[in-house]
Amino acid sequence: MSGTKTSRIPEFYKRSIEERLKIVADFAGLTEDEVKLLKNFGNLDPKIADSMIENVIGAMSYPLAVAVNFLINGKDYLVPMVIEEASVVAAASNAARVMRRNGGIRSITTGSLMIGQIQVVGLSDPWYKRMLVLEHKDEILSKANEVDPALVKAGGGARDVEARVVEHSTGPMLIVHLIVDVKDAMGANAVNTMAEKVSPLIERITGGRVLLRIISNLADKRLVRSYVKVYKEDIGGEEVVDGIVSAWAFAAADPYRAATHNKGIMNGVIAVALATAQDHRAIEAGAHAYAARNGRYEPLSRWEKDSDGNLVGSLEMPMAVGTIGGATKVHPVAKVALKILGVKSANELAEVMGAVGLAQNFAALRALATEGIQRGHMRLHARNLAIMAGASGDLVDKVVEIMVSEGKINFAYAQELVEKLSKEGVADKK
Ligand SMILES: CC(C)(COP(=O)([O-])OP(=O)([O-])OC[C@H]1O[C@@H](n2cnc3c(N)ncnc32)[C@H](O)[C@@H]1OP(=O)([O-])[O-])[C@@H](O)C(=O)NCCC(=O)NCCSC(=O)C[C@@](C)(O)CC(=O)[O-]
Ligand SMILES: NC(=O)C1=CN([C@@H]2O[C@H](COP(=O)(O)OP(=O)(O)OC[C@H]3O[C@@H](n4cnc5c(N)ncnc54)[C@H](OP(=O)(O)O)[C@@H]3O)[C@@H](O)[C@H]2O)C=CC1
Repeated sequence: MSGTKTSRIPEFYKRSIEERLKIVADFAGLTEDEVKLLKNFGNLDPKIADSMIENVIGAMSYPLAVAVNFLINGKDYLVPMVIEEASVVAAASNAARVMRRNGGIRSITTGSLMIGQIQVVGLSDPWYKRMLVLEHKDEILSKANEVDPALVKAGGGARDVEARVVEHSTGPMLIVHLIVDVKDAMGANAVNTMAEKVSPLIERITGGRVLLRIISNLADKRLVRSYVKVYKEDIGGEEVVDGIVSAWAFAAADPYRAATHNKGIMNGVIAVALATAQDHRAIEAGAHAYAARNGRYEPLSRWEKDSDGNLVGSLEMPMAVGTIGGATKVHPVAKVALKILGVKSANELAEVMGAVGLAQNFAALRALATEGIQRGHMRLHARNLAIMAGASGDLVDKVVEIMVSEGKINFAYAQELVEKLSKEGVADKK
């Protein structure tokens, strides 16, 4: 295959990891060292990797950290976080530190209901057929619950049927929602299987044609609500409280700001999702769809000043996570991360993730409303730059110290310092 530049590779998936890697190495001109790097699967058994997704050629490690100081619903947590961005874990830990009073952050969930969508088309009378579907609710639920005895045994299962008529230029659609309690699973596979199972019955009831049968990631029946009081004296006084409330108001008024405000929340949420091998794309999709539920994109959290001048914050968002099923029980590090967290259910995991998102949001807004994000962020980013410039051991701290003290935090200066200090013999010792 060497020298060919076609990406058309029939039955690539049927080859071994070794063979696939050789094809890629030839295609991309990888060096021996680069190939060796990809051969290192780290703490993920190649066989497990090869069973998780298709066309596997290697594995990619990310830093796994723990955020400290979290007290949620009166329980202490060390929170595993996987992320590539400096300062996020420090920010979460710092925020959690000031949120420990009065039992810490409160977090509740609305349960574990997920929505399966069944799209019915070809109807001249969708509103009348909607009535027929609702009339046959019990039959539909019973059919749905035939497919997943383990979920039903675990106390879950199809719970309700909803139906809406959606008008579109291509013609009206009758959208049936199967509401399923998925308990400790994220629920996608379970819900999708049930939606497919009941579709022939829905066609018989309506005389229409079923097209899509799929979970909705706008999991607005599976919300986490996290809220906290932060005392003004713990964060620099009422002026800082006002600054944070004003920063929130900016996001509430402007979708351009709301997008970054919510990105700050997702810094925390997704870092925990990655550490516990959740479907983070589903979580992101649900979060941003929920942020737009009122017709314009809004912040997922709210910050206010209470009657004593303290800061009170609240977050409400979908949190479709699982402690059973998916990769949570397959990826060995995700299993350890769940053990570190010590959560007993998907609902408790959602409570933690909501709390971390709220704390992360607070940390960012407080920095933005006071010294600016760069002081804290760049000080930690300076370490990355020093290491990228080739520093190690004590040289890293020396380079960081000089860059921060001079306020010159950039890669070129890091390189200059590494070269200069190395010549001066600053120890490179570990
Ligand atoms: C970075 C800090 C925490 C420093 O803040 P500081 O006040 O200089 O920290 P400190 O030295 O006083 O330490 C206070 C606590 O912070 C933690 N902490 C302190 N240093 C470390 C460290 N090296 N490693 C781990 N944890 C650290 C640690 O918990 C420590 O407690 P202690 O251990 O002393 O009992 C603060 O400046 C901060 O929170 N900044 C905000 C940074 C941030 O939000 N980063 C997120 C990425 S920016 C982003 O993408 C989101 C954004 C901003 O765009 C969202 C938006 O726009 O809304
Ligand atoms: N977001 C999306 O649109 C889609 C996502 N996916 C992916 O599918 C992944 C996992 O799907 P998911 O359905 O959560 O997982 P799984 O299908 O892997 O596991 C859930 C199954 O575990 C069994 N189970 C046993 N005990 C319990 C319990 N206490 N609570 C819940 N279930 C229990 C159930 O029955 P049984 O053992 O009989 O199966 C249940 O169906 C998602 O993380 C996602 O990555 C897939 C399709 C679409």
